[in-house]
Amino acid sequence: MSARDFDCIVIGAGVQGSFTAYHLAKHGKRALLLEQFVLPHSRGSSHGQTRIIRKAYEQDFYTQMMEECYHLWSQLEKEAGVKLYRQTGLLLMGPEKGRDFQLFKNTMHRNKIPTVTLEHAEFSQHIPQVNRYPGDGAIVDTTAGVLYADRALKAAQDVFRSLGGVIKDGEKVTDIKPGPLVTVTTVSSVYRAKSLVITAGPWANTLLSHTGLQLPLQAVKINVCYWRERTPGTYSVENRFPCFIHVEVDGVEHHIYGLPSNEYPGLMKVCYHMGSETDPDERDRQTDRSDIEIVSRYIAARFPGLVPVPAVVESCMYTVTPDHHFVLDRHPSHSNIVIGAGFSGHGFKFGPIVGKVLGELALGQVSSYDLSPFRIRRFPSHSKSAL
Ligand SMILES: Cc1cc2nc3c(=O)[nH]c(=O)nc-3n(C[C@H](O)[C@H](O)[C@H](O)COP(=O)(O)OP(=O)(O)OC[C@H]3O[C@@H](n4cnc5c(N)ncnc54)[C@H](O)[C@@H]3O)c2cc1C
Ligand SMILES: O=C(O)[C@@H]1CCCCN1
Repeated sequence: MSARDFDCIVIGAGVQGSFTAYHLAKHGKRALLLEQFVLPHSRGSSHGQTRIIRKAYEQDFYTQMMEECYHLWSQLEKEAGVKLYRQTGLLLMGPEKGRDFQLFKNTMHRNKIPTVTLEHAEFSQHIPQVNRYPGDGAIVDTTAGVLYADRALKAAQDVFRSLGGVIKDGEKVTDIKPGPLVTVTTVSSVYRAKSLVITAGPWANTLLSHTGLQLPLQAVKINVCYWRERTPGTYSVENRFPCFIHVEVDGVEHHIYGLPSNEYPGLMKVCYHMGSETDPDERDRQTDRSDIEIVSRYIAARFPGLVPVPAVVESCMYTVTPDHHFVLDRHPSHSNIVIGAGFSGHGFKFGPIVGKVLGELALGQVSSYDLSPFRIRRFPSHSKSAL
């Protein structure tokens, strides 16, 4: 094998590509991970200090995938010798009789996820920092917590390298030629491999255009807002404040969520689970702040201990599918090209499982999970293959 020939090439060193490369290297494969930017970078979807990890979901298939995923996260913690997860619990709030709240609650109960239901009196006793509205239910997924995202990405990449994996950063892929051996051209070189995995985040369709496929993906910019605590520590991990998701908030379409103050002392991250469409190469030209206004009004009404003006605003992107479920599948015309895309703002926690599944597909193995919710063919009118 020449230095430019690999068993598998992975394009995109975000969380999903890094874990795919990690999985392949663990299985003794010679893998190359290509990244357009110099690592680490903050131009995609996987940067930042924290993400929520939880088993609480509306669908059984996500909850069930998280079972093994927690073990894989803890395995990486041991291999890399770093702490990646902190248990805080996740407080789910929303109209008790509403569809979303019921879906979450029923899935948690059906799957026997450890939970604590907070009735009205208990809520004000345990969560005095939040104004609860009449009719709102509250249930805590006690398995949930915070993942240290930047650290996790580095850990997966470090272990991949330590197993002999090759990372080439600052090397943008400019062309893909499908075939029994896939040829991948970058700004500085040409590589070949038996299989290719495309995990390019918001740039997925740009890369897929070289293979004749387009998916219904929408890249959106998220304003990641941090809000100042009037009394530092009120909403902190130390004060046992949990992560939260509020579903069906009055008058807004998407969830509002938050993480306890942690990474920036005295500041709590609270965001809206949607943003405005953006070209990923022009992210900073998308200046819509309507999501910030939604969160600001929410905080003024519900979180009296926060100043309802953002103290820090950072940027990140989601790549959203029409049903908000991931794409984990083989290319419809080229079975040795595998696609992981459309993580719709909730894919980080699944990194180790996504890496495992994409790795299995790239190696021609049967997937450990039922991938029917993630198939490309669920978008019949949108996906087209010209090759
Ligand atoms: C504000 C915010 C909050 C979130 N909160 C949570 C949460 O609490 N919990 C959770 O589980 N998930 C959360 N998510 C979602 C999660 O972070 C994403 O689903 C995940 O990071 C997607 O990873 P990815 O690897 O698909 O994409 P990316 O991280 O974007 O990685 C794709 C990579 O491909 C590279 N690339 C693209 N084109 C090329 C090319 N031509 N050549 C070489 N490289 C290329 C890019 O530069 C990039 O590094 C959140 C996301 C955001 C933005
Ligand atoms: O994946 C998550 O857990 C969060 C939920 C709220 C929106 C952002 N992502």
